[in-house]
Amino acid sequence: MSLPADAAMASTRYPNPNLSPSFDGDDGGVVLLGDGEGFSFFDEQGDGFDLEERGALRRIPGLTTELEDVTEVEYRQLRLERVVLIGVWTSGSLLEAEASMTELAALATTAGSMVLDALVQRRDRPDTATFVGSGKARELADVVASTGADTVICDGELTPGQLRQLEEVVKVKVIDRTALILDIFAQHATSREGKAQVELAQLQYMLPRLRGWGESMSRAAASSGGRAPIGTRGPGETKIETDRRRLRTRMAKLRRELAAMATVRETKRSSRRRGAVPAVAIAGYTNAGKSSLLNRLTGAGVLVEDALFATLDPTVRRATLPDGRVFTLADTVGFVRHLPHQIVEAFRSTLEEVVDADLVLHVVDGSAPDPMGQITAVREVLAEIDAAGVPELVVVNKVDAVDPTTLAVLRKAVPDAIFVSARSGTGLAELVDALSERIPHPEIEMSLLVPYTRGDLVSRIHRDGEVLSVEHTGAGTAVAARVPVSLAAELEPFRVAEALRN
Ligand SMILES: Nc1nc2c(ncn2[C@@H]2O[C@H](COP(=O)(O)OP(=O)(O)OP(=O)(O)O)[C@@H](O)[C@H]2O)c(=O)[nH]1
Ligand SMILES: [Mg+2]
Repeated sequence: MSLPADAAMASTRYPNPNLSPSFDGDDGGVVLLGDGEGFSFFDEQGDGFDLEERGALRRIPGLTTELEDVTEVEYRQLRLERVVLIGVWTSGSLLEAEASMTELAALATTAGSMVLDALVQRRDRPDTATFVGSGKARELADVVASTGADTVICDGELTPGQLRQLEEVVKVKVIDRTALILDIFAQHATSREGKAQVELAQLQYMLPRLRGWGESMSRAAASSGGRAPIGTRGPGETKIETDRRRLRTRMAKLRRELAAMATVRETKRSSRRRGAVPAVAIAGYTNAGKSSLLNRLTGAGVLVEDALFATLDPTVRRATLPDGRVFTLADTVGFVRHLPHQIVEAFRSTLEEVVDADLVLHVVDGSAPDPMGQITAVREVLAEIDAAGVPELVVVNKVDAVDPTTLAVLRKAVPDAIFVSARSGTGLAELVDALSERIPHPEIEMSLLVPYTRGDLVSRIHRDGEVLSVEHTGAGTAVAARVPVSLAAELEPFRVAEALRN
């Protein structure tokens, strides 16, 4: 129990500078595999539970990792954790409770685990000691023993004490949802900034868990008249202090590094902004189809050229509207319900792409079990990063996989949304129209006569502005265009009277 990693006892992959986690800078988010297939563990939600029902620990069928073939079984048994999921259903509808457990299963699978069983207990609130009630904890221990699981994953954020006490009962490692999500982020991080952000988030998660241990010792000290009891004096306590200090030192270093990276990012962004190219940020729940949509839009020919903008972050692509206007389209990290606060905090600088955008393309998976819940969850994160004020265009994706009834409900619930399928291409034309309407126009309209020696300027007008008419005359190229302010200054010498245009 002396190393920080041991004390945290939460995640299998700890932030270790030598074993750096990775984050996929390209789309980065968490891939959810759950298809929301219905499973039923309660007939109805609400007050009608008899005592037995309340106390029952229900198995959720269908929530186990599907294996393709025997080789995969062998492979997984060698490398992966075998997990049992446990949830406490305190409030909300059955649909929400189901969605939450299905999502936890998908998260666990994404993290590389094999889900052996999933159980939910209906309770007013989680047990302060063992998350589920003590009797249920023992039942859980039986399930763990009979399935041969090596890890229990709880659907929620547990206190350090709850983790420890539940671990004592079930005799295997217990982790919570936050640790699981941090673990997935750690596996996906590849860029230097992504890795640093995840590591900082993991350390933030670990720190109070170290303190939790220290606190119980302080309480023990208080009850023994202010003097530390036997076994907690001397080197033991010093060790915790050392661990904490090491964590804090590492965190401070990461913060400094991240601040420096944020400055570079900010410089890039402001140079982009100086060019007055409108910025659109794609945001949305994980697995909603954000990256698919980006690919569709930037690879669609009609709308764009698939040119990677070398000076931009790789996640930002340049796209062109049918009228020739250029904008940037940025993919962002996926959101998830109860996205750990540490992650939001650590990814703040990356998420600033959204804060600075002219428009947020909020992608929703229409085929998910609870699309409206996803919209709410995403908007909560947007508010947390101060992006609530950025104009939003809701795009309901995967309409190819949504049944007509649900689709009708969604259309009513989000009347301003555009309904698309990044897979089949349905609705993309409407989306392009909506983008054309919502993306700000370059500010200044000019009539110009540009000498043939300044073909570079004509190219830039095409690139950054919106060309209204072009004519090749004896004296040069006559162009009428709407251009950004920055370019207007340079074009000023070639400005001519309106009449020349016609
Ligand atoms: N049926 C259907 N599936 C889709 C559609 N668009 C995307 N998908 C699938 O949804 C899954 C997730 O797509 P991504 O584009 O990776 O989603 P994302 O939002 O970028 O996900 P993260 O970056 O992990 O948060 C993939 O398996 C896609 O093939 C669609 O229009 N219809
Ligand atoms: Mg993605």
